[in-house]
Amino acid sequence: MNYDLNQLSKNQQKTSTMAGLKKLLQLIAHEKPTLIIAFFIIIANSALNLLGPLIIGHTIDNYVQHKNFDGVLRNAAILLAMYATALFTSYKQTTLMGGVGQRMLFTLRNSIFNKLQQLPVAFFNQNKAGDLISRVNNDTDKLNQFFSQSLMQFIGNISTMIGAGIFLLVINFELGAAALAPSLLILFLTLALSPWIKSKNAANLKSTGGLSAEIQESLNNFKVIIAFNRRDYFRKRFEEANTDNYKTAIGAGLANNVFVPVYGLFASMAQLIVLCFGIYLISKGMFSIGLMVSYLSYATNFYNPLRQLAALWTNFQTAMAGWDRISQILSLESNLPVLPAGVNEPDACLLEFRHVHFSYDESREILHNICFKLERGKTYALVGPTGGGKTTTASLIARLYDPTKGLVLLGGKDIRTLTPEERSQKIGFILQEPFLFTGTVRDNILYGNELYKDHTNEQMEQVIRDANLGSLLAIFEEGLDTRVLSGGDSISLGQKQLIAFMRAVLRNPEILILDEATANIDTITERLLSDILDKLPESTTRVIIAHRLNTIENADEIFFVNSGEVIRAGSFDDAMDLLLQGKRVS
Ligand SMILES: Nc1ncnc2c1ncn2[C@@H]1O[C@H](COP(=O)(O)OP(=O)(O)OP(=O)(O)O)[C@@H](O)[C@H]1O
Repeated sequence: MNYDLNQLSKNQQKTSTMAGLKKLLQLIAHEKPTLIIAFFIIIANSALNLLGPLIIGHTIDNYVQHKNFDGVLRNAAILLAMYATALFTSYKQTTLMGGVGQRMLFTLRNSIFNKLQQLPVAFFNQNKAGDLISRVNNDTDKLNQFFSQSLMQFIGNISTMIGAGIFLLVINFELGAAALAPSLLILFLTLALSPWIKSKNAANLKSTGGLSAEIQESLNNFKVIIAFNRRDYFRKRFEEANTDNYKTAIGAGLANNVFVPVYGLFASMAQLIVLCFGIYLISKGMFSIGLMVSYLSYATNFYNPLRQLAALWTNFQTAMAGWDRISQILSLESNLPVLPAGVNEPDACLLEFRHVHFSYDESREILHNICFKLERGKTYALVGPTGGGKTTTASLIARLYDPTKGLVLLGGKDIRTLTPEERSQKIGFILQEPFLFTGTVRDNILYGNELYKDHTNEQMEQVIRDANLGSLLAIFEEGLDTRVLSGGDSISLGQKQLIAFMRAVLRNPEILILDEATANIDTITERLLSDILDKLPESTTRVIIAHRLNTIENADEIFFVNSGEVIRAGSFDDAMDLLLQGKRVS
């Protein structure tokens, strides 16, 4: 399945936008009461602002021209009360919508992160971490900015414009129609240019994701960069990504601001029309000065928000471009669904590969028609040349991927019918490159293990001793409290492997897979691990992948994995022969 977010098909993009929009509505469903209150407050605020010019016009025509100062003072007091109320409604709408925006940002980031946790390994193989970080951080913030600031102004401006438009038409229809005519041109222009603005912003967000991916890659690999003195190479790559980001930012900025002068021009045109036409009507005695003052004010009330809408519209387009990128993640489904429980085969072995085929992508099949069985309590070794397919086979045992054809059965059940919790409880996988989290050795050993989470350190040490792991813990000077910094950078690779080993063994799995788990460990510690493996419960099946052949001397059965095939190698010496032949062949 294609998980590359930057290469989604048109169909995938279309369904992701629709599914994303549905998801967005679901996400803000619980905000409905707040949004309704905010909506009415915004309308009230616009109404208060719109009544002002009418009262001023009325004051000029009825009180100022007749020198009725009581009336002037009364209307001034009404205006003061209205403006004070408008100040309050304006404050209220800002706090309400600001809250909605922040809560939405919070929920949205949580939803994306939860989705990322559900997606299969194939998704992470196909996407760069930096681009994903940019989607979680930057793109969600674009949406937050729109919701917390622009949406409120958007509704406020639209309602002010509608109100001002109605006043303009009601006071004098012909003059109103002439004043509003330029806005129709603006509407057509806006609709015509919107897709272009959105695409410019989408390109900019994409290149920001690319820039973030570039930074992330060079920060992750800084030791290699320094060791190989490739600073220039990465500087050049960064410069290219930065230049691309700069160019797309200029493009987006240009697109976002193209409306501002155009809107300004049309607004000034409308003022001019009102002024000329209005003076003509006054000279004919068909219009009063007070109404003219109100009228000019309404024309301003109509075109000023329109001018602001130019900026808000581009914010909206940026938010939509960000939302497209977010919804691409939210609409993805894992290609590793849990199937309904099927038939449980009687007298089944612990694990069986039944005619398994597998490929990472369509270009090349990595495993062809693999059949083998693993018995409970035995030790198996997978050997074979580099790139032969050992890790791939182990990954299918742990269901990091599903076979493209064939079945993997665990205890007689299709492995796809097991929930992730059941599966991870039954299968312990120590990866070639164990990943540790920042925290302590204790945090890392207990990662994903609910059983001992409330144990004190003393109780934990006892559990570790009972599992024969005490000698491994003793290697860490501060025991369970030893600090692990920056994802494990503060400790050696061998020590990381020991922590990963303890983490897996303490879960008491039915199958324990060790993928080159002793590659970075000294011979004495390796012997310790070998003793621990021997003392695991009798029912535990061990699958050991190793290049150092002394580690698999005691295996009950050896499989030779090469060129997409997994074959029984027979004795240790036969495996050696195959390995030497295999190496020659590859
Ligand atoms: N994520 C991936 N995407 C595409 N191809 C992959 C991926 N991972 C591995 N491969 C390819 O699959 C083949 C088998 O790789 P695998 O890692 O299973 O070999 P291995 O026997 O474990 O090698 P090693 O001894 O070096 O660990 C290799 O040709 C490799 O290039």
